[in-house]
Amino acid sequence: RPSAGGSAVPGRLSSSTQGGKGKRAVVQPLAASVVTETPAPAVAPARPVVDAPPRRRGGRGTVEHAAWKSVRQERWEGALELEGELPLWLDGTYLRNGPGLWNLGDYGFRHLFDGYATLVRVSFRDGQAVGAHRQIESEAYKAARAHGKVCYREFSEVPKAEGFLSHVGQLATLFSGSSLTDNSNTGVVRLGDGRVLCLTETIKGSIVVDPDTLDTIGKFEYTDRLGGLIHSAHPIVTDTEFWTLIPDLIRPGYSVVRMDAGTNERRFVGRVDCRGGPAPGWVHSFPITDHYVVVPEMPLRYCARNLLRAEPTPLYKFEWHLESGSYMHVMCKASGRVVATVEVPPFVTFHFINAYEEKDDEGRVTAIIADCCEHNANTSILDKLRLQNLRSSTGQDVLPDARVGRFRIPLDGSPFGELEPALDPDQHGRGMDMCSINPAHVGKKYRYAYACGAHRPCNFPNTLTKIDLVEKTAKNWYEEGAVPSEPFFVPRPGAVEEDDGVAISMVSAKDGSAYALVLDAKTFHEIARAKFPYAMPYGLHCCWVPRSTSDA
Ligand SMILES: CC(=O)/C=C/C=C(C)/C=C/C1=C(C)CCCC1(C)C
Ligand SMILES: CC(/C=C/C=O)=C\C=C\C=O
Ligand SMILES: [Fe+2]
Repeated sequence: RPSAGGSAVPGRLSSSTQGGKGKRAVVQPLAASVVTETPAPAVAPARPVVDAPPRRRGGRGTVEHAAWKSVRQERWEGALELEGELPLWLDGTYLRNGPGLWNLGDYGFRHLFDGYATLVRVSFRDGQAVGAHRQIESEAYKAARAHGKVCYREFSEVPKAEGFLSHVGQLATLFSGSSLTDNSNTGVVRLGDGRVLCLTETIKGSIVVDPDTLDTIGKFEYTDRLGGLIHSAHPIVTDTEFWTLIPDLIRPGYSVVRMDAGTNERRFVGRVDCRGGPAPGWVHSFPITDHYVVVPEMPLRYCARNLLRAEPTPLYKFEWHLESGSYMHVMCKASGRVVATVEVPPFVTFHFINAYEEKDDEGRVTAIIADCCEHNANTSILDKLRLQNLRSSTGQDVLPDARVGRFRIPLDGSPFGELEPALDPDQHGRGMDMCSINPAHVGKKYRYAYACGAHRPCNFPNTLTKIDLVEKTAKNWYEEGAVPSEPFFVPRPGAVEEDDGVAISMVSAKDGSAYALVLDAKTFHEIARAKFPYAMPYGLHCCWVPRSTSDA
């Protein structure tokens, strides 16, 4: 457990990414911190790839931001220096997952989504904060550490063939799934039974971790026979259940499955057949309502051929099939029947925000409203998230426009649905991604969403924004040069109002420092920041483990 006030052991950098001009690089933690020793890596120490403070590169005045540099050590734990005052009710653990290690020796990965998973923890109690981070010990990460090279297929990185995989061999390993990564670098969820699960898009990359020690406990074994190799990175998790989608690349469609809390057994609920295209649309996430599961079918579709390629294609494992159409399907949770399929305007989204049922005066459901962070049907965001682009374009206004896309899916048999911006995108600088809402409103009518927006010029979402979907306005938090991660909403225990709580975001600052920022969700003003004594790279998704459940 975190031990504030412990001895000041210098934080040794122990991963392969460290080193530096013959000297061992050292992070100076705060006096009241403890560094957990990590066994030395098997890979040889290499050229430094991480430097602090930020370095000028290429003589063009660009600065490599700490957000895009690999995490400096495999694990750390210690008390965090506070600025401001934390609410005393904030009692529990904030966890954030993300791809924080993009180097093996001096080999640098290509894409933001390739990095090995780095789990960050900030535990709040009695107005104090203790921080930690640790690499998730997936098979992919351990093999990379042991062999000094990529051994499994990541988002864009693939193992170099070096003669050991023939094309036939690759096909065999692909369809058995054995060459796919289990690098669970995307999400972290607390299941209804209290287990904490890290996730990515490969099913084998479901890994159980200990929220206190950040230990990798082991693979989450699904005990059913549903199979599948990939699923949505964002299951919908409540106290009682877990919903996810399993795309079928052979017979284009999706299985909708549900798992009861306390079990490892997914049950098949129903199937959605794709309406267009040679393969299902990418389903990084999807929304549900009280009675329905919404299955998006976007023109950015998986591509089995690209899955096999050794070199990345412009859209990685995906292909853009505008001609195939875009659809939204609605499945009844109780019967598994598809009750609506509508064609909608083309769209590109990673993240659905929420969905709810629209009712008439008699209480009959007439339509489903589904909101997402929509990239104006433009796939260029995937290329913008290449590390080289992120590192070289700081300060340039190259972030493609995005908006809150609101779908209206009529349930009266009409063949078409609508897609419109839910508010003027200028309210949030035309940047929009990495969203959260009050968990009590999942699947229900809601008013507020928290997300990252843009203060232009920028090459990446650089604000935290609170969207009011009723007033159609946004409140924005911005600090020059900061790269904030998803503002994660944590409700105040006993709260009645939807925005009574805080939004927590880990911020990688311009000066190479990092801090957990706590905003009052109502006013969106800063309440406090808890500072890490070292740089922390950008990360993706979060969860909250309340104290009562995290304490043994
Ligand atoms: C971090 C993030 O948002 C998305 C990560 C997506 C990943 C890691 C996807 C990985 C995949 C493979 C390793 C092979 C199969 C295809 C695909 C799901 C793209
Ligand atoms: C970080 C991101 C998009 C940013 C653009 O606005 C998407 C991340 C997706 C995975 O979880
Ligand atoms: Fe995501």
